[in-house]
Order: sequence, then C-alpha cells, then structure tokens
Amino acid sequence: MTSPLLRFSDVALVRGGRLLFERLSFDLLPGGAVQVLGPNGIGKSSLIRLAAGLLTPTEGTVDAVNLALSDDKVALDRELPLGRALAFWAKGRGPDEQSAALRLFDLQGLVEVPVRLLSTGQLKRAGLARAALSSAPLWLLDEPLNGLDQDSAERLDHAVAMHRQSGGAVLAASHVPLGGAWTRLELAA
Ligand SMILES: Nc1ncnc2c1ncn2[C@@H]1O[C@H](COP(=O)(O)OP(=O)(O)OP(=O)(O)O)[C@@H](O)[C@H]1O
Repeated sequence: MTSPLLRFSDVALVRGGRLLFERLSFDLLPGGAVQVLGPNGIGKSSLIRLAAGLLTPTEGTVDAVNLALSDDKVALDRELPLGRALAFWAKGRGPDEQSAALRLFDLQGLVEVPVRLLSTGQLKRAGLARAALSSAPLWLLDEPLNGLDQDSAERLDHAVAMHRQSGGAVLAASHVPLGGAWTRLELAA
C-alpha cells in the first residue's frame, strides 16, 4: 500500500483560546493535491503550520515526510544575490537543475539581484523556486497566488503539475481557485 506523504489523524487545534478545528483527518498521497479553503481567520494558515511541524496539535497527530514550506516569510538570505541564496537550498542539485528551477519561475534575469531588493511578486516566485529546488516530496504553500501576476500563476500551475507527476504532493491554502485538479478541504466555523 502507498504510504501518505502527510497524514492528519483526529487533529484538533486551539489557538488564541479558540477551537479552530477538531477531528480533522486526511491523507495526502504521492501525486495528490489538497486546497484548504475558508474565510479569513478560520485557520487555513494554522493548518499549513501544523503540517510543517511549526505548531503542535492540541489533540491528534500530524505525520509528514520531508517538506518545503512557501509562505510570506521567504526563507532566503536577504543580503545575498538571488542565485546564491537559492543555491544554498539546492544541495545535491546540479547546475542544470538549478537553472531549470530559475526558468520555471522566470527568475534567470534576477540571479545577481540581492533578495532584499526583489518586488513582492518576484519574492513570492523566489520562495516557490526554493520549494521546487529542495528535494522535498511534500510542498506546503500558504496563499501561493498572493502577489503573482497571470503568467506567474500559470508557472505555478505547471510547477505543481510536474511535482505531482514525479510523485510529490501539495497542500495549499488559497482563497482563490488554483489551476489543475485539487481535492478541496473546506474549513467552516
Ligand atoms: N500567533 C497566534 N497566537 C494566537 N492566535 C493566533 C496566532 N496566529 C493566528 N491566530 C488566530 O488563529 C486564527 C486562525 O488564523 P489563521 O491565520 O490560521 O487563519 P486563516 O484562515 O489563514 O486566515 P486568512 O484567510 O486571513 O489568512 C485567527 O483567529 C487568528 O487570530
């Protein structure tokens, strides 16, 4: 039987004194993609952070394989040029693979630019390229379309499709529909 890359078993989370969700169980299998939906403040980012191991469930268990998280806090050295900042996360990946990840998010022209000077959308694309460059089979994407223009959104769809084809899986929190086929996980009050 195929092992899940992410498993939530009977998870409850209390945050700020409020029960955000309880008895939440799901598996994310290789090739799978789950989009978490729901109104502001319902707990979408908290669910992503649980999956990332950055929050501990109040009840239940979360099991995940090696993962890459892309959220608003882009984990790249702000003082380094983008190419070098990304290379830090590309251990075990050859130059061709690094170039491919840069091309995937149209970042080739920005490799010499310090991370701190990137625009909002460029920074978002850099964070997504970091996930693509890591060897992590599980991608966790918090509002991946924030700041992305149409072309970049299509690039993300393509990157997600390729990742899934190669046996990876994606959990994304997004207010807006994401391209491709996603299993919807709607959080409700
Ligand atoms: N560090 C924290 N300490 C206590 N409560 C928090 C903390 N961060 C978030 N919360 C609360 O947890 C709840 C869920 O927040 P979360 O950011 O997960 O929601 P969300 O669905 O992602 O919202 P949005 O759509 O606005 O991004 C909110 O009520 C929020 O106030």
